[in-house]
Amino acid sequence: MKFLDEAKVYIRSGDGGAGAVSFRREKFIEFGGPDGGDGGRGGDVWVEAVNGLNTLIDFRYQQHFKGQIGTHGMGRNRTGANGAPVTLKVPVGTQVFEEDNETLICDLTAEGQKFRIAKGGNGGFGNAHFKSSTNQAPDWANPGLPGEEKTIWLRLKLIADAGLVGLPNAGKSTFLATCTRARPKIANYPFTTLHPNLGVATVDGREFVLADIPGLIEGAHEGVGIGDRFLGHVERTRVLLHLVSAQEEEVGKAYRTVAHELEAYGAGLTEKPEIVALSQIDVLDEKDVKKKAKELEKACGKPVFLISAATNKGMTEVLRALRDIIVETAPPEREPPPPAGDDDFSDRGDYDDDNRK
Ligand SMILES: Nc1nc2c(ncn2[C@@H]2O[C@H](COP(=O)(O)OP(=O)(O)OP(=O)(O)O)[C@@H](O)[C@H]2O)c(=O)[nH]1
Ligand SMILES: [Mg+2]
Repeated sequence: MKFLDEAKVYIRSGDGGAGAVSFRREKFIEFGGPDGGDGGRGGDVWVEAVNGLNTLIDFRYQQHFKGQIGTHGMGRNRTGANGAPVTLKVPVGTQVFEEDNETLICDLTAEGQKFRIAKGGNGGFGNAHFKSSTNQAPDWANPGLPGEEKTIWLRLKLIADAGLVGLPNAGKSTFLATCTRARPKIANYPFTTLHPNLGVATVDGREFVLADIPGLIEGAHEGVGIGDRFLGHVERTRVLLHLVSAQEEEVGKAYRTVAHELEAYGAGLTEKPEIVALSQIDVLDEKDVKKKAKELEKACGKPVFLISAATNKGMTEVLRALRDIIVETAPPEREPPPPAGDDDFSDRGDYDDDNRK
């Protein structure tokens, strides 16, 4: 799968059609009044969050999105047709920014959420609008208003319940592969994982989404290794699972290196609940596992889980601990949306309902 979490896109909403200048012409009616119709509205540009996407890769190939222009008004009071809107379909978790890549326009965090990012130009009034009592024939009409054009940035921050962090080779992808149906690449060299992977874990009948991201190394916040650019994908999780491999010589140091990078990244990552696990314990005998566990507990200041994805040891316990935190920190159930009519978008967040058709 190709992955892209940032894309620059040019959008333009449709221009409104011009109003028409026209006069009624009929046999035996000498001075027919003005009957120029209005121009149609230009098409809007929308973004919509849809399920089944977890990358912005499509926007590498198509970067221009234009709403259709409204057609001009015509004689005999005929109004021009509205231009068709265009909708950018993006993965859930996509944020839209202005050209500066800093000013947030909208944040689409739920499936079906829609937001209008450029409004089509209004159509101009035809001269039929300018009838006056003075009987003076209006020989003018309004031009349509231009659409808006701008460059925007799409930035994806995947939405998962738990995020896996650790040094390269800690066993993050193996963990994901063992408890979910995801099949990330696993190998015995650093930076096997080059982009985030998501999987759904089930424990005691309850599901939650787990995100595996590339490994972090010292200096990641300065761009060393793959850097910290994928940490955005664990920003929205409720809990982090920090894996430290039992194969590390100094597990305390391994823990601190990653903790330091999380801190340097900011965005509240260090305030998130964190579960620490010593992974790959099947490679050591019991005595050495105990010794390393102690060392790790000293470094992180809390009890650590002992796991092996290879032998499935301790896996259920860790999943339960993650689930407990996810349940505890879950926002209260939202009220069910009111029964929606055809054009009732009140349950879709930022819908601007003056979108006249
Ligand atoms: N013996 C043993 N080996 C493991 C276990 N978990 C992972 N490994 C091995 O450790 C190596 C690294 O595993 P990955 O899951 O790719 O590690 P990662 O943390 O995803 O690494 P990056 O993607 O590079 O950050 C692979 O060779 C795995 O087979 C385990 O529980 N026991
Ligand atoms: Mg990996």
